Amino acid sequence: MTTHLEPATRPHPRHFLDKAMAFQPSKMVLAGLEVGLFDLLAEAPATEPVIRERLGLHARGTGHFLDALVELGMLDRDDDVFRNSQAAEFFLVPSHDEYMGGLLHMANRVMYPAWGRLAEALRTGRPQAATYTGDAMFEQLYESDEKRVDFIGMAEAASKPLIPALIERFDWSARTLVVELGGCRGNVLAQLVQAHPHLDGTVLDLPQLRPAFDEHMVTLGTTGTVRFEGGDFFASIPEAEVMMIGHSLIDWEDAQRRQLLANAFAALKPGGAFLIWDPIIVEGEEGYLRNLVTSLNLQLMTPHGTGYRLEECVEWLTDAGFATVSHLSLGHDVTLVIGHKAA
Ligand SMILES: C[S@@+](CC[C@H](N)C(=O)[O-])C[C@H]1O[C@@H](n2cnc3c(N)ncnc32)[C@H](O)[C@@H]1O
Repeated sequence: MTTHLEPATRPHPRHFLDKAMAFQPSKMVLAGLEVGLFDLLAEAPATEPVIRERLGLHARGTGHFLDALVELGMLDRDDDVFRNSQAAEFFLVPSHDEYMGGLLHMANRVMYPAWGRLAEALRTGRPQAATYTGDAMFEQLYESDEKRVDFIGMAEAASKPLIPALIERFDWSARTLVVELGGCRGNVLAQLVQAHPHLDGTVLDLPQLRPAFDEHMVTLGTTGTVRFEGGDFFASIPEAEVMMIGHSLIDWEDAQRRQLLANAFAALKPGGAFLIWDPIIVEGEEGYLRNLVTSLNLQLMTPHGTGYRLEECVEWLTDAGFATVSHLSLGHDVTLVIGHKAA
């Protein structure tokens, strides 16, 4: 069928293909990371023959690969010398504070192959990542030192930019007892307690994370100011005035989320607040598509996880007994939802 449209309103094949073939530029950046290109150029700018020789690359593709990375904004070129662009120096070189290589190496090794099986996931509802093969995702992750370190790095890369907003956008002044559910090795809570020293903080997480927690508190200089309780948040939660859970409800399915919220409500003191932060799907917001994509990524990567919509979260909190629910943006496509328990 041919539809006749004015040229100005006709869909542009180039714009269409940029989206439909977006895996190609993505894989060029990830392959650059995999072969060590950005590390090499962080040492010193280099010509194509030097890059080839130092990285053990073949002459057939390297020249066009480097020129394409210039066009993608990852490299700059002066005559025949390539150097990292400012974006590459920021995000792809390990010595920089903004380094995203932890996430991107994982994207290359685990997410990229799993996304290749998206159609299979859509047909079966089953995860497609080779990382976890059973239902007990975290137990399996923590069996291997390498996977545990990778996972913690990825979790902290995602939560780190939110910490200033968490410190500022909730009124902590009238609260003391704070428990973070699934607080990992305490990176968020320790910085919250550093900013608001009157807070008494406890991380509840799986017992396997205790050594990582103890070590991290030494690094941050917060030993003794934040406690660690090894346990299962589906079984028992310690009493608190404020409870928070971040980048965690997305790991579970609805029945598990409801169970967790019921446990939290029971353990929260009257007048207490329950804080949830996640890449919640909010129609009309700038991050709407990105959070839908994140939801699909969770479905590929985890046995139970999916994104969820703001209205669903409000319903779970209301059904759990919270008197009112409010929300605000923490930036970075993340929404903070607050359930207020009646006094
Ligand atoms: C995605 S991480 C979030 C880490 C942290 N909130 C952050 O953003 O940096 C999810 C955390 O939930 C913890 N977790 C998973 N199942 C748990 C359970 N049943 N009880 C307690 N913690 C659990 C994991 O060990 C992990 O640290």
